Amino acid sequence: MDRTFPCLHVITGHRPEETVRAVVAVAARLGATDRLAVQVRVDDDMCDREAFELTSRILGRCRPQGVLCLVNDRLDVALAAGADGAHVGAEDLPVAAARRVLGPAAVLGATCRTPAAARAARDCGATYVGVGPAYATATKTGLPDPIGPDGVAAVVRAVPDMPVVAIGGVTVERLPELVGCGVAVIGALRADPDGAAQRFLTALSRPLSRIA
Ligand SMILES: Cc1ncc(COP(=O)(O)OP(=O)(O)O)c(N)n1
Ligand SMILES: Cc1nc(C(=O)O)sc1CCOP(=O)(O)O
Ligand SMILES: [Mg+2]
Repeated sequence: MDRTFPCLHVITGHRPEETVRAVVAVAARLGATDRLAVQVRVDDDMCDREAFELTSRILGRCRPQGVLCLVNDRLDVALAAGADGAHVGAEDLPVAAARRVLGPAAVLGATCRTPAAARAARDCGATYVGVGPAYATATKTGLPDPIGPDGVAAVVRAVPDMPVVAIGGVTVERLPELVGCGVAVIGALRADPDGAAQRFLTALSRPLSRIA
């Protein structure tokens, strides 16, 4: 991948299209579209047709602005829609299999909760790792206890050559604790996507590789 890796990953939840429209517009206004990625994450009960159509519309917002667009879980939808890549976790295809499905050029994210898991994901072909839960979150149930900023930092140290994205309960106020990584957010954008995207992108005003 020859672009600077985005440091703000906006994951769709409530009102996906309105949120993406707002954050992409903010990023364009700030000249920060290379700092933003959008991950399309739909409920398990959304059928593939709907997921494909939603992803295609979101991609139509992202691509003209050069915003990276990834799809959570559903690799077939990512490929069919022409997204930039996908994100997989413990209940999805294994990283090596996902890499085979997506091909060598795609961006592939893998959820990892420990340094060892991050090293294994890197060795199996992940482009970046999503690490969490950094803090307690009400957005997803059934998660293990938060690993905190120290747990995130341990993963950052374990894979110095790959981007790390902290997820789970991340807020703008917590950014100073999260050193050397980007962040993925759902809830923090819910109430005011425009204002929150502005605050995140301003705070994360340096490329990921130079956040230290
Ligand atoms: C950037 C990022 N990190 C972690 C996740 C979580 O993925 P996963 O563990 O597969 O859980 P679901 O999101 O599928 O419920 C993510 N989506 N993005
Ligand atoms: C989808 C997801 N995965 C997590 C993990 O740790 O794997 S935490 C999480 C929810 C992130 O939402 P919010 O920003 O609202 O806390
Ligand atoms: Mg998943």
